[in-house]
Amino acid sequence: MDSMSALKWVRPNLKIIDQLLLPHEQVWIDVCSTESAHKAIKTMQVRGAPAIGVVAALGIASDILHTFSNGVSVSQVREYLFEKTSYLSTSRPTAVNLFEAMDLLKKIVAEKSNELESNGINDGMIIVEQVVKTAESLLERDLNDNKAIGKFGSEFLIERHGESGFSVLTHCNTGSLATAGYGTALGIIRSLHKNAKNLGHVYCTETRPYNQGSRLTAYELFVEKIDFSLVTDSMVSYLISRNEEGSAPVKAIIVGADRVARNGDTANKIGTFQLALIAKHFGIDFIVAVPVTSIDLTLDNGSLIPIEYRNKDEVTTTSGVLVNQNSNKLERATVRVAPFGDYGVWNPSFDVTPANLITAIITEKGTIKRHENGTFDLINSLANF
Ligand SMILES: CSC[C@@H](O)[C@@H](O)C(=O)COP(=O)(O)O
Repeated sequence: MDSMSALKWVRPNLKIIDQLLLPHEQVWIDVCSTESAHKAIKTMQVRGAPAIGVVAALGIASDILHTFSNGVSVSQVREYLFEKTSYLSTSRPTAVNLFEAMDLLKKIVAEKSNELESNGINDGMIIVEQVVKTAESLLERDLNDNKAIGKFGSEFLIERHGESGFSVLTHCNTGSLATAGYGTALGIIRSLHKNAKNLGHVYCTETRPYNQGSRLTAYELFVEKIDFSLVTDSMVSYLISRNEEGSAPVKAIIVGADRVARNGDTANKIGTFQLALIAKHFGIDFIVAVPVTSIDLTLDNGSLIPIEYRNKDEVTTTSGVLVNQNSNKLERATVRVAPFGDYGVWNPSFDVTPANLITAIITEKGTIKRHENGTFDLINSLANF
């Protein structure tokens, strides 16, 4: 099991680690209602596409276990769950895992309530149990999926670059904290660390404006004792331009995704697109690591992926801790970096990398390589596994 985790589920209670306080404080908070799950996702106390989906499902599970008891009717539970799942779907727009999880719960509710009503059974607790079990299965599935992604991804890279002497770079946070455990892109890096004879070095970007790289990925790599260096987002092209001089050149940039369209276009943390352009310029691999739940086959291409725009304060300020000179204790602080005043600030949380810049998409079912003509056909590739 991982040494780090985004959530703890012990029926009927869900706890998440407040990622706004990491890496300096480890505070667990209760998420036992739909409203608290909505707040935790919206404010990014929990974030990362797979973790959002799992927390939403388990938040609902906890809510109904606390709300309902014997004697509740099928229609009461059905109406309640339809309302809560719809509400939770408004918490963040880009990660498709949230909608996939909510749609799955809705489907279970509709199917089970039809079945009960047609058999003349009016026991809403049967639906409650079914929904809770489904939410629990999402937790287990994501953990297993990530381990499989780690295996396929590390095999793919070792096959291409040998067992030693190459380095990799990652963006944002895609590890245990962004998933049910192990991680997607960071899962591949964990697996490389374990299986490659001598993984050169790992570079992680700080990932402005929200710093998931410096706050969370650096923390995970540090705790896992994987050799790494933190770089700012603007250092990557210079870093890779020096590949010739280093003993372990960067051969791959590995990222996760919030939503992959049917043609392979990939929405991920802002800054991902420019990393893909850098990879193309230097002729190195650009790898997207995703569970199949992050692939949205209903969308033809990336222009249809809804992109979240966040508060301008994330750009004009920076948050962290200060050391109190008198007590030597850490104090949380948000400091203003940009000038005070009324001016434009643009803060898209994600961008879309065109499929033709992606070398391969690694899923838990296997590796999907880009075709010679620069395209992906995800429907057929997934069907053929
Ligand atoms: C395995 S997580 C994949 C993505 O969700 C991750 O790269 C990312 O963009 C997270 O964005 P965030 O805004 O922190 O939720």
